[in-house]
Amino acid sequence: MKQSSTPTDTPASGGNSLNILIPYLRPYRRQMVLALLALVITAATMLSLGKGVQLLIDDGLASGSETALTYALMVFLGLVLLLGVGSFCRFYLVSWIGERVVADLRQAVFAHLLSLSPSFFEDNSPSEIQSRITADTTLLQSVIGSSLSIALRNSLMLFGGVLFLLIMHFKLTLILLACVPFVIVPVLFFGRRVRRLSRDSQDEVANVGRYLSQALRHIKVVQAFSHEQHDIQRFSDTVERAFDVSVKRIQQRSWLTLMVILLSMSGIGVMLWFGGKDVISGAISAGDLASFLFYSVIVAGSLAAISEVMGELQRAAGAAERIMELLSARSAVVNGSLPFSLKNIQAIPQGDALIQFDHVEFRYPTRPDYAALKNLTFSIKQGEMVALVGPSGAGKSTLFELLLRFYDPQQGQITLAGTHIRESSLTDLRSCFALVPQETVLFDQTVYDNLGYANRLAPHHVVQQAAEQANAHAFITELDQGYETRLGEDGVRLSGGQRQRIAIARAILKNAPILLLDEATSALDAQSESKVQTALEPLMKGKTTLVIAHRLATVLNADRIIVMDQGEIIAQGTHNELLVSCTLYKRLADLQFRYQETVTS
Ligand SMILES: Nc1ncnc2c1ncn2[C@@H]1O[C@H](COP(=O)(O)OP(=O)(O)OP(=O)(O)O)[C@@H](O)[C@H]1O
Repeated sequence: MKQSSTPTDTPASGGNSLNILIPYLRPYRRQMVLALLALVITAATMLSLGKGVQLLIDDGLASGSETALTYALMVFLGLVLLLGVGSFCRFYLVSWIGERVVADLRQAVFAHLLSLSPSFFEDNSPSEIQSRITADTTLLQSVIGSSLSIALRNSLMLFGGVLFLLIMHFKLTLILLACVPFVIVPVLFFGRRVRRLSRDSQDEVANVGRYLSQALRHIKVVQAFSHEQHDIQRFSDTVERAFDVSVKRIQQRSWLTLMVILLSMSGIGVMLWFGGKDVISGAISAGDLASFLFYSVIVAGSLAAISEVMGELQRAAGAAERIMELLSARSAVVNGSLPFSLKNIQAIPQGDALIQFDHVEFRYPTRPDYAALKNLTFSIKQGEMVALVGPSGAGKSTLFELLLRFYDPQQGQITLAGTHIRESSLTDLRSCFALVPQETVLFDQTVYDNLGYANRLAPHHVVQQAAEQANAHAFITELDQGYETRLGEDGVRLSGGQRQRIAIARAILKNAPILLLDEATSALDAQSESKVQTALEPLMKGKTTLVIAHRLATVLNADRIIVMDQGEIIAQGTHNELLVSCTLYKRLADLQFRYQETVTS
């Protein structure tokens, strides 16, 4: 993930550990204690089973007494039952804790991400963040939900197993322990290679996924340019690369399996040879040797399990670190502490300055060398309707972004009803504005849900009224399920003009005192535009409106027009005044008229 260049919005690094999980585990102390108890019981029972085997052979079989055999079997079955019930509890509790902690973590990360300013997401790609929230937390879940408990259980068994072995037969144990490095070294060697290659292969699989989702999301572009064959070829290349890496991983893994089987079984063979000699000479019983073998297998198994999950734990520590970076990222826009209410706005008399820009200079964090707004000073009066015009890239939309505090200017200040917007609470500030953005954003939810975005408490009939005012009701009722129709990802089931009318209905529903319209009617045909315009007019009455407009209908209605170019205000006035005083405006107006004439003729 690319790191932000600004000190804020920058994820903290370091802290290579799973410590991040501690606060999330703390609320589930009771479950953890129970899980630990189950874990100790199962490990101890497993270890006792070896003694059960010895009992079964020496007391049951060798003694020739049927009662002793039955008794030995009962003890064995008792231990098996305890092991079964203990394992059930351990598995349930440990998996539950894993799932619970990850659910809490995902919610915490999402809530935190929503509090970060947009500049964070310009520096850190949302698809990368998405993979952190899904893949990394899934890895953590598997670690908490199994690997940790496997590591702990096997450590207990390893420790207990070696202890039993030493007590039972010192010499045989030394032979066994001498074999351990021969198994561990190749396991570590090949294990490390396998781990590196697994990471490479995960990256390749991620590339496959990225390519796939891009091609499918933009299927119309792919087909319109008859790009299918080229894309199929490129996709095949990506898939083949992923396959090649996987084959390398599989080769290493196969070698690892071969080595482990050969070495561990040879070790056990050697031990059996020595042990067999002792049984023949009568130094130990057959039961002793059998239970010794049992513990050897347990020790070997535990070692193998621990070495396997160590890799998982390392990967999980990496995942935890990446999630911690997200959680520790600080927003570049700091929430102010001053409460701000609509009353503050209403208290400003008509005609007095409501919004004031004072020597504002702003550079986007990703383009620190380029001033998107330069030394901007102007005010907007209560109830005024101001149109912002200017060529593309002049800084009109940026002005809205500063008002909504998606970014803070590097110099100068902005006040709303006499309060510095940096000092007021973000939620309070944003509740004063209703925005119709340049590109309408719709979610894959129902029409009701999409409209209700502006006001979650609005009853259905109020939502419908807003849609009617925005000239959207008619097309909504023609949809399959009317207001209950799902709009598809990014609202793909609607035309551009329809999407814009939904956006306008949202703004109407929000009923905020200040309207920010960013080329609100640009995607509408002439008939719809005039209907929306008629709907907007009563809405704008008594409200302060800032409208970025390329269309003359809007500009002509404005109380004042501000002409911007290259981040600066170059002229202000009415349409007629500007036609005379501002060459840029005259040129823009001429172009529009000529365009309109062409369209209408
Ligand atoms: N998120 C961003 N990061 C970096 N630069 C940006 C960003 N958004 C806009 N800019 C740049 O800031 C300048 C002003 O952009 P802005 O969107 O405010 O222009 P505009 O007047 O609204 O243009 P248009 O009429 O085409 O929408 C442009 O040069 C643009 O490239």
